[in-house]
Amino acid sequence: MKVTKICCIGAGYVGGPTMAVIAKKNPDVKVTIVDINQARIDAWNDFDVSKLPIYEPGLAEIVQETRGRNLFFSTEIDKAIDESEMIFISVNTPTKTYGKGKGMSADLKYVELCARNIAKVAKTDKIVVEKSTLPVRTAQAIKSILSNTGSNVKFDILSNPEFLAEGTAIADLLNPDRVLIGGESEEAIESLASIYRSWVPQELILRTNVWSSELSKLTANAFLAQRISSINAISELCEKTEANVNEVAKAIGMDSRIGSKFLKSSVGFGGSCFQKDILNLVYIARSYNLQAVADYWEQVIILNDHQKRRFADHLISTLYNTVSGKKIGLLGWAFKKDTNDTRESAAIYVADYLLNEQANIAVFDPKVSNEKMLSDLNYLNTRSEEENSKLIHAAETPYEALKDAHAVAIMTEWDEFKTYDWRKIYTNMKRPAFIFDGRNLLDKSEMEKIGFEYFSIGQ
Ligand SMILES: NC(=O)c1ccc[n+]([C@@H]2O[C@H](COP(=O)([O-])OP(=O)(O)OC[C@H]3O[C@@H](n4cnc5c(N)ncnc54)[C@H](O)[C@@H]3O)[C@@H](O)[C@H]2O)c1
Ligand SMILES: O=c1ccn([C@@H]2O[C@H](COP(=O)(O)OP(=O)(O)O[C@H]3O[C@H](CO)[C@@H](O)[C@H](O)[C@H]3O)[C@@H](O)[C@H]2O)c(=O)[nH]1
Repeated sequence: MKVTKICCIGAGYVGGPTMAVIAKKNPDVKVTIVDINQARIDAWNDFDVSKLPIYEPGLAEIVQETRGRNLFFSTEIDKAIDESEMIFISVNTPTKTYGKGKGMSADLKYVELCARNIAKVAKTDKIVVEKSTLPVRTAQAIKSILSNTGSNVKFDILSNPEFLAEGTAIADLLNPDRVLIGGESEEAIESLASIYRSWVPQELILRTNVWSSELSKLTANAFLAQRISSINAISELCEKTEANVNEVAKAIGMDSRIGSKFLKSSVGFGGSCFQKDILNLVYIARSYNLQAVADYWEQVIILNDHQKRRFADHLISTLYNTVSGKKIGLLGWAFKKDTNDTRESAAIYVADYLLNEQANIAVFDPKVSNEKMLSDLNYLNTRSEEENSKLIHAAETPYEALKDAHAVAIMTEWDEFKTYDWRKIYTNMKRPAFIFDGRNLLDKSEMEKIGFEYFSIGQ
């Protein structure tokens, strides 16, 4: 079937960029992104594209080109479902915060609501595409909801997980390593494949069964996160043995069987996906009574929590075992550079540990607001909102954040941090002036020449 109208439910980090690229590459297909969040849709429709709700390099240009031509943002969900032949579900699937599976399994209530909405509205046959990351066998639940409507509408369900990384979303979408489509109906699979074929070479479009596709997404994230936890485990050993983690990573990465990517030691991985998806994998393994499998993958998370904790502990012990009343400057709050997303960012947890020790924290991040930082901390529920807002604030400039600070902690690898006037920063800090570089971003010898006491990860 030739698809002419697509609807995507969920105008978030995945739905927005993914559909913008589909619209750009398929000018003859009408793409409508819908969401229940009116403010988010208004921001996507803002005339000034610098105000889009998501910051991704290259995104604003594509939205500018396609919006109003064949890309539309709306809260009229039923209308968009009704008129489309293909519906992507791209809503959030966070870790459950209540009931059975609390803290482990994915909360599928938003996905179920979408399925019920589609079932209610659809009058013509639809291809329903799972774009959200879902536990293996979720398609069965969606199918059950859709096939019990009593109508004669035929629904084909496909799994088409998204592998983009934030900060490089547009580049990843334009040049994907592969596109994965899992499904039963060959016709439905080919309808979706033809959308991607507008720019993705045929040999990179992989067809599998639905369950392999669903499980491949969780597995890909588990493998990627495992590499970071593996190199972070080695970083601690490096610090005890005078080995250098950058040198070790380079040496092993040159082995073509290992490969050089994703071996950057850090204060710990963050982001909305890795932890959530591994916890989900662990939960699924436990639900099948596969204890050894579950314990194996859980260790990736345990090590990541350890890495964040030991970074904060090292800072506190170096500052003579107390940070109480001391100003600590944090550079970066986003979970990685080139994004305004802060979900599960290591900075949130490190700040929380330091606040427990009564530090005063000033943060500078080029893309994150004071309100966002406070809401991230308040969400942890460690102390009252009043206390948080007294103890931490976002500074307008890095120089303000670091003035009179006892220490700098680098939490995000923003390129601009390297270009700052570190001599000026040093002059305005308390002595001794410490740098704790959670991203191994700065040049150790240069910083030491200026006068800093410089610590990085795994060196
Ligand atoms: N963020 C990433 O980099 C990334 C990458 C690959 C896959 N994923 C997966 O994609 C999915 C979406 O992630 P995201 O980061 O875009 O989430 P997000 O929170 O940025 O966006 C989800 C959107 O869905 C909307 N929504 C929720 N329920 C709805 C409903 N019933 N009807 C209409 N709209 C509804 C929300 O208002 C929100 O705007 C998740 O399953 C995630 O695991 C995310
Ligand atoms: O060598 C590395 C690589 C990454 N990170 C950190 O790991 C986290 C995640 O980074 P990244 O994977 O680049 O960003 P995400 O946007 O979270 O993307 C991941 O999660 C997405 C959501 O499922 C997937 O689609 C992507 O393929 C997968 O890379 C960030 O805190 C990074 O700073 C490191 O510490 N060291």
